[in-house]
Amino acid sequence: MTNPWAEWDHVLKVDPDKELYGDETFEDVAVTGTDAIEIGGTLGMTEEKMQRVIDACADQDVALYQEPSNPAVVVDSPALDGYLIPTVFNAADPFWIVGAHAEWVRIEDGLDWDRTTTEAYIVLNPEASVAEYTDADCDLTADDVTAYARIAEKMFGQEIVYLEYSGTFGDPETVAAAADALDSATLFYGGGVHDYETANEMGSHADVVVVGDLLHEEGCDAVRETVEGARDANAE
Ligand SMILES: CC(C)=CCC/C(C)=C/CC/C(C)=C/CC/C(C)=C/COP(=O)(O)OP(=O)(O)O
Ligand SMILES: O=P(O)(O)OC[C@@H](O)CO
Ligand SMILES: [Mg+2]
Repeated sequence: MTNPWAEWDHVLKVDPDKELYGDETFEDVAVTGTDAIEIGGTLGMTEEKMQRVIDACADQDVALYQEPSNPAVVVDSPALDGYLIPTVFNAADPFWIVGAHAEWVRIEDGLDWDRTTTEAYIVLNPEASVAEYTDADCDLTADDVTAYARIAEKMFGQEIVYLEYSGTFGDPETVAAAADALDSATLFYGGGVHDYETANEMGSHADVVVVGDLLHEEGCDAVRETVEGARDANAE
């Protein structure tokens, strides 16, 4: 069986700490055409805020994943298709590579391994909360990023490699180089995608384009354009 994300072009990341745009609802969010909704953010996460978004999306016909930023906000819910758990390969503190994970496994009985997958993050925007939170070393060349991507797949067996430029549009050449370095892992790209063109450009290198802030700042029509851009890139 192939992993569902192997078929995805676009993921919409909903931040439970942010409001939807205008009077939009999660019903509107679910019909943007995105392949999956990933619920997560770095700052201001609580189990209650996570639960609220999961409940609002539970009856929608779209794949639903939680992306917890720490073990305390994980929600055990049958509405979720699974858990995408970050591990930050360029974090300075090993807590964000394996420590939080060990803590989670220690406190949680009956973890649902079949629905749990890690995402090998390479955090590349030093200004993003996630970079500060994990003390990531973002001073990386394209060759460094490529090396991390390669070891994530070949040495650590990661199924998802995630180039995270959260809040800013990244370097397409770096994304292209990382894509070339991977054989079987699915490459996620996230950061600053805000229209058809930016989604199309990153989608032509990465397998999956992740869109976050745009949903909260410009709404579902803008997101729909990014879905088209990512889809057309993968159809080409
Ligand atoms: C082991 C468990 C269950 C959790 C630990 C998981 C880890 C290692 C998390 C560290 C990386 C992290 C915080 C990922 C969250 C997803 C993410 C990068 C969201 C985007 O964040 P930003 O855009 O920087 O933050 P804001 O939008 O909140 O400012
Ligand atoms: O919010 P943006 O910049 O779209 O980034 C998307 C995502 O990669 C954040 O984790
Ligand atoms: Mg953000």
